[in-house]
Amino acid sequence: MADDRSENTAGGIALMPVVAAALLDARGRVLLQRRPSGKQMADLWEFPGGKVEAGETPEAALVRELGEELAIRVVPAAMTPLAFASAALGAKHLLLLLYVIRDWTGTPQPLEASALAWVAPAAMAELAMPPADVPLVAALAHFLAIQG
Ligand SMILES: Nc1nc2c([nH]c(=O)n2[C@@H]2O[C@H](COP(=O)(O)OP(=O)(O)OP(=O)(O)O)[C@@H](O)[C@H]2O)c(=O)[nH]1
Repeated sequence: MADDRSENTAGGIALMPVVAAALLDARGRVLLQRRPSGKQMADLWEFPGGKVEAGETPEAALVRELGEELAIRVVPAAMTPLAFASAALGAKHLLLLLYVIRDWTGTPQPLEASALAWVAPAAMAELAMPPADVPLVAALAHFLAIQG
């Protein structure tokens, strides 16, 4: 008998784990980056991050991605898991893990993005973002609202 659990058995859907960061500044703004033209989901705004590679923990992947994309240094102890999204993405299935980060070393540089922007939570919903990000933006706005 087939049920939802059968989708994750051998030969089923390939999960693609992706880690992403909501970097927060002292004013509660969030750093978003714009995906470059020519990449999948070109020109959409997204949380910095990327795919977890084989043999990596999610936290190690996020340390690596934030170094590669923004030239900042973060440590796993500064990462607070906030929410995840689970969505079909082409032939794969995206598992997008969002962490909140308030402490890092260095000034973010757009090494891979076409632009960076510090965005107030209320303005995030106005930006074009990948569909999987929509519930994460809602969760983040809620988190920031209850933080005061
Ligand atoms: N970083 C990031 N990726 C996201 C977000 N939302 C979302 O759907 N994704 C998807 O997750 C995947 C991450 O891939 P990526 O291209 O950014 O990662 P990467 O740097 O490791 O990939 P590459 O080395 O193949 O270029 C993409 O399919 C991307 O569209 C988001 O907010 N941040």
